[in-house]
Amino acid sequence: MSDAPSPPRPPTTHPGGQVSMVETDEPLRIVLLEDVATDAELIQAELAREGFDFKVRQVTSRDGFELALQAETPDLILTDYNLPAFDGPEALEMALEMHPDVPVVFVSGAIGEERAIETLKQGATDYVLKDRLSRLGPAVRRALREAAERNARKRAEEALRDAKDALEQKVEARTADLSEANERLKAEVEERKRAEQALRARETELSGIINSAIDAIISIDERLTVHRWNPAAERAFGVPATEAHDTDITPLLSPALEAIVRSYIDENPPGTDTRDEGRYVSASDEVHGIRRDGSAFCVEATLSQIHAPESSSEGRYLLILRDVHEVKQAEDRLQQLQSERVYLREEIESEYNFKEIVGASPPIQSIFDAIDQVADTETTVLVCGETGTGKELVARALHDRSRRSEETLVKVNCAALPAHLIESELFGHEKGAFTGATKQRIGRFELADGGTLFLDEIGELPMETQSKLLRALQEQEFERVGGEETVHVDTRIIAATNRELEEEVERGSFRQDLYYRLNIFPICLPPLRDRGDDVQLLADHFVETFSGRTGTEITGIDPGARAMLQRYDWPGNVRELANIIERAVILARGETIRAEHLSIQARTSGTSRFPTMEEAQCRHIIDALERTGGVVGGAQGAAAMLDLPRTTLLSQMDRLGIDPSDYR
Ligand SMILES: Nc1ncnc2c1ncn2[C@@H]1O[C@H](COP(=O)(O)OP(=O)(O)OP(=O)(O)O)[C@@H](O)[C@H]1O
Repeated sequence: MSDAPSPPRPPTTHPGGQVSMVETDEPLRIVLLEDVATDAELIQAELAREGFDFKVRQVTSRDGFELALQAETPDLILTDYNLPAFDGPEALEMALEMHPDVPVVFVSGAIGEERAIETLKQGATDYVLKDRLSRLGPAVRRALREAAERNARKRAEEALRDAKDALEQKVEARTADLSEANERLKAEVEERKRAEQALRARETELSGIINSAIDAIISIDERLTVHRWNPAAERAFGVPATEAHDTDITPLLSPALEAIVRSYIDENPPGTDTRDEGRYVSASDEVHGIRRDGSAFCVEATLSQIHAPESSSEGRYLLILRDVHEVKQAEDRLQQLQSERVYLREEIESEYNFKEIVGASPPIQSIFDAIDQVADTETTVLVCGETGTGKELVARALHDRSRRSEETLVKVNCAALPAHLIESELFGHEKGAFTGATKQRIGRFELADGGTLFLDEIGELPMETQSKLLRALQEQEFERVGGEETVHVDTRIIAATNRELEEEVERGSFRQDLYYRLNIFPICLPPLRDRGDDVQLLADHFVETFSGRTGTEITGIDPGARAMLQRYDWPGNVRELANIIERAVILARGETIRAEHLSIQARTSGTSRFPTMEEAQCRHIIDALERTGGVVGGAQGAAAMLDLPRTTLLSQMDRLGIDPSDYR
């Protein structure tokens, strides 16, 4: 190894090449393996001559070479080829193993071309013959340049590799980030899917509830446009949801209901979060839904605001309608039934309610025939006859024998009500129709719907009501007083009169057209005085009826009394007979009814015989006893009144069968 000061390093650029040979300004560190000192000097001299700035560490043996290479990494290795105990190829192998990037240049004597090629193949950078040292400078320069290039390439490659590694790491990190984000996204998507499924399930459940509701559930906006229309709404209005959606609901609401809905929306405009409790609208005569066919049905309604999400600026309102039409009908029917019940109770409580018409005389037999002919038809029947002849009884018989017998026979006595009330009585009235009409009331016509209406004393009907009655008879429809709704009924009419209607028509107090309409099938009852033995049949019938009712056991009517009954002209007809027998049953007290029990005035029909002296006596004594309250003797007694001795009167009373106690 030579410690001689090194000649200055050559410049980094050289006319022979543009490549920098070393990267620093430090002297070039050269390990020179040369055992011949002169050769070593020559080599260094040549390097110096070539202008290299270098520092040579010269070694001569294998160990020295190894130590030098271990001590530091040189910039260049120059080695001889033929060394004692250590030849060039071995040195090259060691150098390449320890410092593969350091160029190795052989500086040697001639070794033959083949070996020279072999060394180059083995990894040497160049080969310079000692006898041609002038090549050393260029060879070293080239070796250094190539090494520098190699190193630069290597560094570049390393840098590239590092960059690639960094990139790969980055990509890996990014991929990891992405896959993490992807996983998160997947989880979010899953979560959203679950939420959507839950939402769908809830929507399905909600729809199920809304769709299976029996009430019409409708959602509308503030312009009353429909947004939701459930099947119950479809059924109630007869409008399918597809047609109802996005259309105006107002044609389906009665004016009153529409007004209520509008006022609710005005009070709760969209966007105001009033959270009010909604409004309940009870069923009334004005609150209706209107079906597609124009018919109305009563509803009960609730109105509320739907509190939609904040984003929705449109107002939504929920309208729930319950069709109470059937309930209302049931209520009306109930009202009708209650009225019927009251009416029937009145009827039951009425004094006489005989089902049977008693009579066997030819005139009454023809009445029976007429009843049989017309009863089971829908024909209007006009029953005429004097008062008390049994017109109502005939009306009942007609009803009982008709197919309407299960329904009610409703009676109106046209003479019993003042003219201004009769119309309302017949046709009913609406609430507020007149002073005192505080609620709706159905009339007798409606009450008799399905049954029979018996218009007694039809001749008393005021003219203004007659025309309405005519329409009701012809069309079976009318309007309640103060109402617009047309009421349809199925009512059979039986009218009765004790007036000569024909004469009333002539006088102008009864409408002719109504008379003709009523007189389709007249049944005229004969007066009792023309019914012959029916008087006896009826008297027996009433004795049985009243004795049963008063609890007395009347054994019969004696011949005198029968003769008296037969002679009487019965202006009050059967009703009068019933009254007289009722009184006689009380007077006779469990015995036979005798003439004196009959409170018959002396008036008899023109065809009847004149009363005998005995009958006149009997009547006269009874009159006196009635006045004195059954007292016979004394100043106030009947004997004094008749100007007879008391004993005379008593014996006459005994003879005539008069008991004074009957008159106390
Ligand atoms: N043929 C009869 N058999 C049994 N009872 C009869 C008969 N005819 C009438 N009556 C009885 O006589 C009474 C009067 O009859 P009803 O009321 O039917 O007569 P009317 O002709 O309708 O009388 P008015 O014209 O005064 O209304 C009733 O109690 C009825 O039951």
